[in-house]
Amino acid sequence: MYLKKISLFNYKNFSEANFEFDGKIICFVGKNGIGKTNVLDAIYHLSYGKSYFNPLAVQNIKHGEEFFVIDAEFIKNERSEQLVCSLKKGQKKVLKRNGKAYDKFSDHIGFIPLVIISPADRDLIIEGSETRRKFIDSIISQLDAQYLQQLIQYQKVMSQRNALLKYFALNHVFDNDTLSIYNEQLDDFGKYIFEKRKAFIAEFIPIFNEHHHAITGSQESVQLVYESHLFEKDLLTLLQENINKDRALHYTSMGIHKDDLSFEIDNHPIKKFGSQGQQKSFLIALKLAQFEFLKKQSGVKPILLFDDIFDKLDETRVAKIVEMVNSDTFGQLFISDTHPERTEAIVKSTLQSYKIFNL
Ligand SMILES: Nc1ncnc2c1ncn2[C@@H]1O[C@H](COP(=O)(O)OP(=O)(O)OP(=O)(O)O)[C@@H](O)[C@H]1O
Repeated sequence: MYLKKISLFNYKNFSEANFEFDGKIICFVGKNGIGKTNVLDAIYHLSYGKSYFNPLAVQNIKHGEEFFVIDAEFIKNERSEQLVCSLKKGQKKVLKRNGKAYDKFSDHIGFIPLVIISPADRDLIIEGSETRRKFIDSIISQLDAQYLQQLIQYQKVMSQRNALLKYFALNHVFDNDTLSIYNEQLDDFGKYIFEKRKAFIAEFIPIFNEHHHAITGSQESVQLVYESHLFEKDLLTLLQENINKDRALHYTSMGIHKDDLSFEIDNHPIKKFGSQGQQKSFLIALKLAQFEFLKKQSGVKPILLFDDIFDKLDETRVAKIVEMVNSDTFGQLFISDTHPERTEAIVKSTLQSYKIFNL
């Protein structure tokens, strides 16, 4: 699978830009702020139906304009697939595949497997647990449409339960029977999600360890630990046991919406105890493991986006990446970098076909 061409209209800093790709490695080079990352983000947009960097869709429309359009042609299983993502101010975003709009964006997830490695990944370490849950969920959802549906249902029921708790508090009433209906539904969806996350982490950890060791070549011991209330008790029991707390908070305090993935180095949080270099290596290993996992499960080599990663890597690690490109591990690879000479030297050393766009 590969991206053959892409056109951007009013997408971030681009009024109009057209790119046609050949070769295995495509590089965007140029000065800071020229739009290299924005092109990668447009590609990301077509895979995930949203920006990697701007959660507010409207912020992706070029300042002063009314709409954006991203129009691209992918080749998948030797078939041409046209994907168009567009947004007009005040309207809903539209994603079309071969002229037909998706009713639900979630139906598209997984159609274009893609992994991005970017300096923004640092959020995975420094931000709250929601960022790490999203990381897990986005990987599982790429392979398992039912998982995403269950997750959406869980969130919907939880919002309803929270609204009910608020209603009870405001009106000084309580109805355990109605609450129990929500508890049972949350228990059903929650159990499914917990089992899927548990199975995923068990499979993901050895892949992550292998990549971490390969990149760092060191004896550093790193751990990924899945944390969930559901390891202690089933969700129905937890919801019943915590009812007084939830009534006071007007909020569901127990469940898989509180799960976390803790990142550790020598059994201590990497956020506090990892050096900058150790944190970077950890994140790159995590993303390469995501790539490997998706490839293994889907049988397709995901598109890989390297946003500005060479600045963060020493020579040994760059050499390791080059080795991976040469070993045919990767499919199509997009690179953004500020140093044209460095980029050219790296891609030349891979002995793969490449194209460099000077923005
Ligand atoms: N909605 C928008 N409208 C217009 N310009 C935007 C919009 N969103 C972002 N930009 C501009 O896009 C530019 C950033 O582009 P991008 O992050 O792609 O740069 P880059 O080439 O990757 O830079 P660097 O080398 O610094 O990472 C900034 O100048 C920013 O102001």
